[in-house]
Amino acid sequence: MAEHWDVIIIGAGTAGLAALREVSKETDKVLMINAGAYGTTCARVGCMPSKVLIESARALHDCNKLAGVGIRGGQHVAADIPAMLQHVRKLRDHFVSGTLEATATLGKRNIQGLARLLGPQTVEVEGQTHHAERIILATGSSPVMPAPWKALGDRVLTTDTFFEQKTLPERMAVIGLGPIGLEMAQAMAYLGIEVHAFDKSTSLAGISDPEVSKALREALEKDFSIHTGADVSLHADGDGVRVDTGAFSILVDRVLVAVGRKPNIDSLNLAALGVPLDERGMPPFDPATTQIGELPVYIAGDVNQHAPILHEAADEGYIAAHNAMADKPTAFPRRTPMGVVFIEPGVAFVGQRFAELDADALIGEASFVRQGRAVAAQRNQGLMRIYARGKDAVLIGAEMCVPAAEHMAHLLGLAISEGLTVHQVLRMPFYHPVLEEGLRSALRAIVKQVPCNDADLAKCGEFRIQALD
Ligand SMILES: Cc1cc2nc3c(=O)[nH]c(=O)nc-3n(C[C@H](O)[C@H](O)[C@H](O)COP(=O)(O)OP(=O)(O)OC[C@H]3O[C@@H](n4cnc5c(N)ncnc54)[C@H](O)[C@@H]3O)c2cc1C
Ligand SMILES: NC(=O)c1ccc[n+]([C@@H]2O[C@H](COP(=O)([O-])OP(=O)(O)OC[C@H]3O[C@@H](n4cnc5c(N)ncnc54)[C@H](O)[C@@H]3O)[C@@H](O)[C@H]2O)c1
Repeated sequence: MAEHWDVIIIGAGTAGLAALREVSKETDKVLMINAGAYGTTCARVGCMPSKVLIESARALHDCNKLAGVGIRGGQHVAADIPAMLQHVRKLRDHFVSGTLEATATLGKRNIQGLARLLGPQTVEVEGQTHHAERIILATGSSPVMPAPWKALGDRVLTTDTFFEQKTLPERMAVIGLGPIGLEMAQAMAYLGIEVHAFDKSTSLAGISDPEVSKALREALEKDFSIHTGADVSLHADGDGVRVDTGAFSILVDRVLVAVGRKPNIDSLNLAALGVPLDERGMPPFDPATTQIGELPVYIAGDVNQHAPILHEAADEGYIAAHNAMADKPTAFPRRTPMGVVFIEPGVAFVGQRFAELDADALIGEASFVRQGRAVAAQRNQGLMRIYARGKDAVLIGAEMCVPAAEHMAHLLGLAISEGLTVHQVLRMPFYHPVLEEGLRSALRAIVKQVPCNDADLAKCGEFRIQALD
């Protein structure tokens, strides 16, 4: 006999928990099904443990700057890597425990097991069939491991296994230089590990603006070696792994594979939905509603691959739950796209990407190599490029690799979301000396390309003197 529910949520990650919070406001007849460990990808193996490691590694790296400002003793500070990894796991456990509270009181309405669809309103788990008015799929994603590399066993790590390591070896390779690969490569290099980083494409961190990409590569090559633009192969060699790409070959102790993540759909049996699946096995869905076709089924978070980052997963859980409880689905306008990569200089993009710009778009850029506050903080590297619409100078996007990129991106994200022109943004106060004066320089470079009223402070120019801009 099938059990009957109003809503079944498959996956207790960020999207699933956001959906649970919303659905629970309307009904108790909600069933959560989660395979494997609870605690969410973000808290267990993703955003949070990676950021703890990055913060610790950065604290150590900053000691290298001490001698330059007249503080002695920095050279005696060293990483105790086993202790640092323990610290990561301690904070990780703390973050995970917070997420567990969300499902703690569900009792029998929470089943641990692999869900398999039998139809658009029927799910099988642990041999039991469940029927629901609506189903929310929120099964997340998993690291990709190319088949030939699996034979290397524990010599190849992913972020699912990295944070469980008791220590780290002297030489590491990182394959894949998207956000995950770059964050981990720089953190390990800051800990004193010899890092060699590889990507088969030439792009870094998904940046599409070639000028920003060039500036980032220049900055990162101070920390670790970078090899891009050719296929990478791995072979066991003694106790380690030989990495080959083009004419370059290096022996390392271990490899972190960060070549992307794939949606967790293999065990879901999406064919049972009865809609055509694409070549990746994905059903069609509307990002504004999260609904799959006309079915009573919604797909939210990393599993739909629309915008695989945390705040978008949370939004999609909310949208899916709202629509699962409604008679008619609502189309939600989505937020301005934003991405941040937590390295130094920080990488960020917001709004339209360089690769998406029309030919008449205006571009303003600012280098942070001579930016006053960045020089004072010994963080003077990187480039910001801001994009505005050709016809009216409305801000439309930016790509950057600069200090405090995460904050710059939020400021620009607000301006873009509100449809502000470059002139309007330049009318706000910029205090001195702040890193945001670099952002102002990039905006001023756009204003110079369009007519501006003399009585407009947006027209106020630069000194071109390091101490004053
Ligand atoms: C190393 C790393 C760093 C990251 N850093 C950031 C960052 O700094 N900022 C940011 O915004 N994003 C970051 N992300 C991305 C972010 O973590 C994800 O976008 C987010 O966690 C996705 O949440 P989700 O709910 O879609 O999936 P998840 O949290 O993965 O939840 C999916 C759940 O579904 C379960 N499941 C899978 N299949 C089934 C099934 N058949 N039946 C039942 N249950 C199933 C899984 O076990 C899991 O519990 C990072 C990711 C990684 C890996
Ligand atoms: N700070 C953040 O916001 C943050 C941090 C980490 C992850 N994330 C999220 O996680 C997702 C996954 O990140 P990711 O970095 O794993 O994936 P990604 O898809 O962004 O990057 C993977 C990289 O691996 C390369 N690659 C693929 N196959 C390869 C191969 N066989 N050999 C060499 N290189 C190869 C690709 O060219 C690409 O540059 C991102 O899309 C992002 O949304 C976000």
